[in-house]
Amino acid sequence: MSTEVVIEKEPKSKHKSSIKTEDRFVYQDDEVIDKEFNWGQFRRLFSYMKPYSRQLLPKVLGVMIIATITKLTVPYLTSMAIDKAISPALSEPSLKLLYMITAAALILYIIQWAAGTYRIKYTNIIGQRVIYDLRADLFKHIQKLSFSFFDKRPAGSVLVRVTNDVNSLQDLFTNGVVNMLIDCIQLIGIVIILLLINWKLGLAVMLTVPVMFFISTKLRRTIRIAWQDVRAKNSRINSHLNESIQGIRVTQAFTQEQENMKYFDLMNMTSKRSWDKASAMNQTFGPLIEVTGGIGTFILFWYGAYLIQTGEVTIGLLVAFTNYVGNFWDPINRLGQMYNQLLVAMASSERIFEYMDEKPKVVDQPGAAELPQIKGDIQFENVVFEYEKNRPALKGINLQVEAGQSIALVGHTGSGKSTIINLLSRFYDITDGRITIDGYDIRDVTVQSLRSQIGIVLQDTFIFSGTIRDNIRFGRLDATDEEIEAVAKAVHAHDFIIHLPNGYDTEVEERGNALSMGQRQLLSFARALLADPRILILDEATASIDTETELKIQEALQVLLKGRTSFIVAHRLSTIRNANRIVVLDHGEIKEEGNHEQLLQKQGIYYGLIEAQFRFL
Ligand SMILES: Nc1ncnc2c1ncn2[C@@H]1O[C@H](COP(=O)(O)OP(=O)(O)OP(=O)(O)O)[C@@H](O)[C@H]1O
Repeated sequence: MSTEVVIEKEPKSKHKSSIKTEDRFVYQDDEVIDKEFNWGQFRRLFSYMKPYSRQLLPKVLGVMIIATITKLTVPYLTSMAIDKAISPALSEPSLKLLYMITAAALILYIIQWAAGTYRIKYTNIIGQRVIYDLRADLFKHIQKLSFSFFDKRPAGSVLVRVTNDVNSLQDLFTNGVVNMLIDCIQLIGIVIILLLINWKLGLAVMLTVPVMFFISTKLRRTIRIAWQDVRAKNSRINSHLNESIQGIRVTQAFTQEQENMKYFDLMNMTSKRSWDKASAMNQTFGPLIEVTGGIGTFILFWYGAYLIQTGEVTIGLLVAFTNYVGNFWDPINRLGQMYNQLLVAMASSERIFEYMDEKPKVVDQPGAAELPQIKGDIQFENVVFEYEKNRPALKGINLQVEAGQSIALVGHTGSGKSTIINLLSRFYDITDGRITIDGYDIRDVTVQSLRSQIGIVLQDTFIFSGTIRDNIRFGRLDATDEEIEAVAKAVHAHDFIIHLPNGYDTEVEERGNALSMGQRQLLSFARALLADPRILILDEATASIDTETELKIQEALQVLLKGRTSFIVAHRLSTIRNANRIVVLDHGEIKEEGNHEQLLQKQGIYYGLIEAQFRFL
């Protein structure tokens, strides 16, 4: 369907190209989505945990609370050991108490280890399931989106969202969320304990915390934007990679590898720089916490020593205090990192939800009926269509086709042939006018019931990875092996299939590169015949094939078209002549209609087209 641009090699210019490498490729999709951190989106992202919150979250929370309590008890035991068992101030040190405390600490460590193991197990389960659900939802949604969505986005950047963006959330769900909860619980626990031990010392140590939060919120926005930029640059690389690999043959034929490499290098370097910048900003968090921690520790020793002198705290309590404070900076530091992780996740989820919120342009109307089994009468009534506003691709098409007729659409490139067949299958909805099938306006019936009765064979026959049999079965999934062989025989594909190494079970590579153009065509005919649609749309391949295959294809085509209403974007004279009616399009309008002889006699556009074909022979 897509227009294959005929590129003619021009003699190499003596002058250097005036196009700069960086201006050669333009990838549109990579707009940085810059929205404020938003709780709605945050809640939406975390709603993915909901299905597991009843079953798994209580378990995770349980083990987390056990781990935190055991962790926070150990410093208290240490202070007991110092003050009650071994302090020089005691009249009689108690070794028995020391052993008991040591044994208790050991048991607490074992419990902490077991709780840690279970926590990792449960968090991994939650993380994996959430990512699975998110990816499935996104893919399901993308599959429903209309052609117009894919027209505007390079395949590579769509891939990035389903793979990289979803993956980048994985860490958040497996470790991030739970660590954040653990850290919060631990922080609250420590604050309570510090205030209980000695509220003055506790408050003095915590003086530095608001300062740190103030600075970290200032950094927040810049960091988020920097990570979004990284993602946008990566998406651009992916788009270019995708295009480069798909177009590798053209690149090599025109020896443009060096030039492509230069462009790739440029993008790679830009992406690296952008990553360096974001990561440098990230790194400012850690040292910031350390400096704040250092100041806090200084206050602790300075003020603690004073309080020991005044007798308000014991040495044991100060040791415990030091331990707690040591455990205090760690979670704050991790929360800082977690915050960054959350910002990165926000950028990814914004991009994911942007796709999820994209509404398919072609949808069933409320109360749309099922299109009943059709005969295949088709009518275009004054059909106008614009891909882009005010640039009509079709300007008032009127066409009546009776069931069983075959229509050949011919015309210059860009005249609107593919557009007509795109509209019939409702890949786009028309801008004005009406298309009916057996009297039903195609916008009033469900898309599923419409498309299931229309078979489509595209010029670029898409062969999926899998066996030959699977590829034919794509036409109707419940077809038996016998039915598959029968259709393959009917379209003359059987002969070449049985000569493949494993016959129908031969694995074909993705896109069927190992098959010839003609073989791919025959396979796609078999696929369409298996589906047995009342209406058939065929975008005939433009590439010339050898006369024998051409004959086979023509015979196969007769089998395929028999008894069906068909629209053929026709390029071969033989196909055109076999059609019941020829419709000649020009700049989005029907200019001539009739059979081959009638149109030749007219000596108009059709005559010109045919004459041009012969001139090339
Ligand atoms: N996805 C699209 N977005 C915007 N404009 C489009 C799109 N597809 C086609 N057009 C424009 O619509 C017009 C008709 O295109 P169409 O593909 O129907 O031509 P065609 O007759 O099938 O050409 P060809 O024989 O080269 O395939 C052209 O001007 C084309 O540039």
